Amino acid sequence: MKICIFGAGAIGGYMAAKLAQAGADVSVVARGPHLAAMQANGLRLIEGETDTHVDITAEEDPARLGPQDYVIVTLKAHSVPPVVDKMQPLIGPETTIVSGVNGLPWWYFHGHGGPYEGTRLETVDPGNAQWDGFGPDRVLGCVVYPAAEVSEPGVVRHIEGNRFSLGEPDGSKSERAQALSKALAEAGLRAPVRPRLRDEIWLKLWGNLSFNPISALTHATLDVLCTDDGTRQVARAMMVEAQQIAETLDIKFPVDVDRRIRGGAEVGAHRTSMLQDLEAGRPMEIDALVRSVQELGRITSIPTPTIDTVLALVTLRARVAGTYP
Ligand SMILES: NC(=O)C1=CN([C@@H]2O[C@H](COP(=O)(O)OP(=O)(O)OC[C@H]3O[C@@H](n4cnc5c(N)ncnc54)[C@H](OP(=O)(O)O)[C@@H]3O)[C@@H](O)[C@H]2O)C=CC1
Ligand SMILES: CC(C)(CO)C(=O)C(=O)O
Repeated sequence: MKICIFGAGAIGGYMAAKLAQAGADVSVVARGPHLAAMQANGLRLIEGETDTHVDITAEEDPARLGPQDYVIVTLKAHSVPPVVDKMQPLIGPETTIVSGVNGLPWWYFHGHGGPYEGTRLETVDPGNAQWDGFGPDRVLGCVVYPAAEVSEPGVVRHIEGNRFSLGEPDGSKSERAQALSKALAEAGLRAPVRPRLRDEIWLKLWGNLSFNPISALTHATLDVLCTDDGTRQVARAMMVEAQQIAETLDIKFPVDVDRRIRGGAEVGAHRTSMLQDLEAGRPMEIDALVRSVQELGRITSIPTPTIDTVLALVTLRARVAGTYP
């Protein structure tokens, strides 16, 4: 089974290192100093007290790797549409594309059923680049739970978690999903195949939608913004709007909104990924985490006044930082 991880930064690098250590046929596509370090010295993974090193095939040009059984995409959401053409040499007739990206996935309404079946989402797939360039039938969904970072070029530091939930858009327990689940399990990762992956997508998105932009606007850590009276109410209002949209789309939340906010607070003094991106001068995943939910509100005719307000503020914040068009 040939697996290529496209965008092997924090999450992709963690997966790649675990798969390579387990003897899987895995390669990575990367760029810049991180790529140069992996090519020169291999990939180093620091997990708690364990510090390992593995040689890995790392390329900038996918054409040097050829067609794969699985391409696992672990880019930031906004980085995917521009590389659809570049990824084509990795894609053969049987290639499965695994979308390990936060936020609402571009394939959301593929295999969804009902009146919204096949609806395209402009906020996460402008111009249908992924829908047309990959084809939704190739896609296997994935919700990424671990936290990791590239601590220096060629070095990935795992912070916590090892679960990558997988799920077919139509909820079936396909052979391709089970085969990848097995390969990831052999690498020491948990990869259950879920019949209702969209429920998990929403449970994660619920927090990212609200906590992440509020943290970018306030520079507060999760424990603070989830317990401060004012920001907790803003987050809660955004989450209630999102819940109305999600439930219209037949999503089932296993916890209520206040439990979810308490869960955020319990993570502790964490700087959300959006705050980390803002502080590092990188683009934030505003479209995939926030604007996509506003788009779903428009599609389902559900008003999103609080989401609209926070989205306007964080968009302007990004523009002022020079990281959003
Ligand atoms: N990190 C975490 O703890 C978690 C992340 N996630 C999600 O996982 C996804 C990936 O995040 P994360 O791993 O943190 O992101 P990273 O930025 O660490 O990794 C993405 C990598 O892709 C590289 N890249 C970007 N464009 C290209 C290109 N055209 N060709 C080759 N390489 C490219 C980036 O290089 P460069 O640095 O040069 O841009 C970077 O090394 C995101 O959606 C994120 O929200 C989910 C849960 C936790
Ligand atoms: C904030 C958190 C932990 C969950 O919403 C997260 O996933 C992020 O930092 O992006």
